Amino acid sequence: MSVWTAWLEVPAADRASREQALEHLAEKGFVVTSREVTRDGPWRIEIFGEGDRTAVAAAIGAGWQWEELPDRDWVAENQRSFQPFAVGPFWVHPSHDAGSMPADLLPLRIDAGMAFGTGTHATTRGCLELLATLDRAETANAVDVGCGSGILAIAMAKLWQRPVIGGDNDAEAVDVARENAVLNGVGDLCRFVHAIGLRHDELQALSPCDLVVANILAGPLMELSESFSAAVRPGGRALLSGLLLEQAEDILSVYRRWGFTLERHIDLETGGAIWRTLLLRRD
Ligand SMILES: C[S@@+](CC[C@H](N)C(=O)[O-])C[C@H]1O[C@@H](n2cnc3c(N)ncnc32)[C@H](O)[C@@H]1O
Repeated sequence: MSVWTAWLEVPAADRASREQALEHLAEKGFVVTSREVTRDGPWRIEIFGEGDRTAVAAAIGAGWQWEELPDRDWVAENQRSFQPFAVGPFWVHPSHDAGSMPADLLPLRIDAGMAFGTGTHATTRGCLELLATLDRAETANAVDVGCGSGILAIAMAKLWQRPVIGGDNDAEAVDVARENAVLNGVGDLCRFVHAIGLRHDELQALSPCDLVVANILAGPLMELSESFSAAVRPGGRALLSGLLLEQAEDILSVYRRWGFTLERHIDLETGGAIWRTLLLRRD
């Protein structure tokens, strides 16, 4: 299923109606990935959806006023607003600006282009922080499902100096991830394939693996629970993100049924929404 983002512009509204609009979008299955609030002007939000983009108007409904914005060079704008920052043991920065990296951090040089994953989003940061709690000895083979810019696979390759395979259902993201791996000097450790979930020979060949990482939406995470359970060895782990705080309990109960136990979680905020990242252990 295709995944897309669209920017919506909502006329100036008070905080309560904005919160109501966000709840409405969440109920309709849209994930808000970014927001821009101005004091008096309109409110701009970016939503992340799956499937037929043209159905967005019908799906959102007429309950509140909004308008889909014409495409602008969002990539260039995002890239401009992407400043170097530290997360866990990593220093994440765009290739045009390395910033002042502390000597003890590992650089992740990311040009996300049209792919998701500059690292600034709470879901990606949550994964980077929890990855850093794992040992090299317990992560001999790892898979990154929904690699986007490749940031998580690249982080794993750099952290543990081991081969990692990433997959994405968006062919453009796969190209971006490959370029980023080369930019980071781990082109030989990272492989990226065009795949839905784990449906690819190279991903299947790793099974049973030590770690499956997936920062995707709650819907795909539910659908993939059975295949993740089959792919992860007993004692291995699944690192799941892309969940709003209120979606986490449902995901957890599904994964419990497939033999996973919660080991750790982390809650981080992006644009006013709290995102929960789950580190699960396979029984
Ligand atoms: C939220 S982005 C995460 C990107 C990156 N891993 C990060 O953490 O920043 C989700 C990515 O998953 C991909 N995706 C969504 N559903 C998928 C599926 N069922 N199989 C493979 N990729 C999927 C999307 O194309 C997108 O690139």
